[in-house]
Amino acid sequence: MTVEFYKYQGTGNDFVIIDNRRYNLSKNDTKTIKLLCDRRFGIGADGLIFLENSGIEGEDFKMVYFNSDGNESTMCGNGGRCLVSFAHYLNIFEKETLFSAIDGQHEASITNGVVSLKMQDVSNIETLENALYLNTGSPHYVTLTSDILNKNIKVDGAAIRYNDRFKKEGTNVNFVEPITANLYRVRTYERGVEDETLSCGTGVTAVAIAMHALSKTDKNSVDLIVQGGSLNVAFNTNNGTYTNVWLTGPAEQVFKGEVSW
Ligand SMILES: N[C@H](CCC[C@H](N)C(=O)O)C(=O)O
Repeated sequence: MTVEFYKYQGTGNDFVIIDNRRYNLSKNDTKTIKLLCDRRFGIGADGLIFLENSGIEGEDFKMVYFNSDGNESTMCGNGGRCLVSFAHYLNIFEKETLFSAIDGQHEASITNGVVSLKMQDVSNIETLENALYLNTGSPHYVTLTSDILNKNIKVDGAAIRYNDRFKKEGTNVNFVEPITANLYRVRTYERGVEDETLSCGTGVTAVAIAMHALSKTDKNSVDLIVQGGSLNVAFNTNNGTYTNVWLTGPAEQVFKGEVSW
């Protein structure tokens, strides 16, 4: 089979994107999806995304997300932003769009290559020893650290991701170092990639909300520096519930090609 693919990146979190309305590829072909994401034997990416027809009135498309391990996973914030950019490239919409993903409906808009993606509301924030645990469409463990650029994220992140609490379902692990009240540096170990990624959209969303929940900031708009660039997270908050949560940053088409298997 020969399939046209597009390679996108959002602050260094990179994805193979396929317009699956044309191919109807199976979501269960884990082996093929893993191979396409392999950085030596395939195209190489942190994840792979199908653009599909939504079938729901008012929605322009549907997002199906796979981690590079080949398994379908929960919401990907940077992947969602890249998919919005791809849908705009295909002229599916002009400025604003509405699509569905595994965690529900998402509004989004694009201006000059910068995509703003509305994330799900967040209400259950669990306090753990030295961390907060919350779900922004994917599960995130958020812990404050210092000297973040000298940490071994793969080792330290895996130790948490595979501990007794998280080893079954997994979790993403975010290390955060405050710079100012509304500027934080973040490094993330991603479940399903099982390594550090250069950026994690649902991760920085979790960090921004966690910093507010810990009263590290009283701002409703927070900038986050990641290894692959920087992102903004803005939100409303009322009594521990976070709504109108928006993740904003660049999304870029790197190349397109054809792949056969
Ligand atoms: N690895 C995550 C999904 C992708 C999250 C990340 N790429 C993002 O931008 O949100 C998980 O399995 O929970």
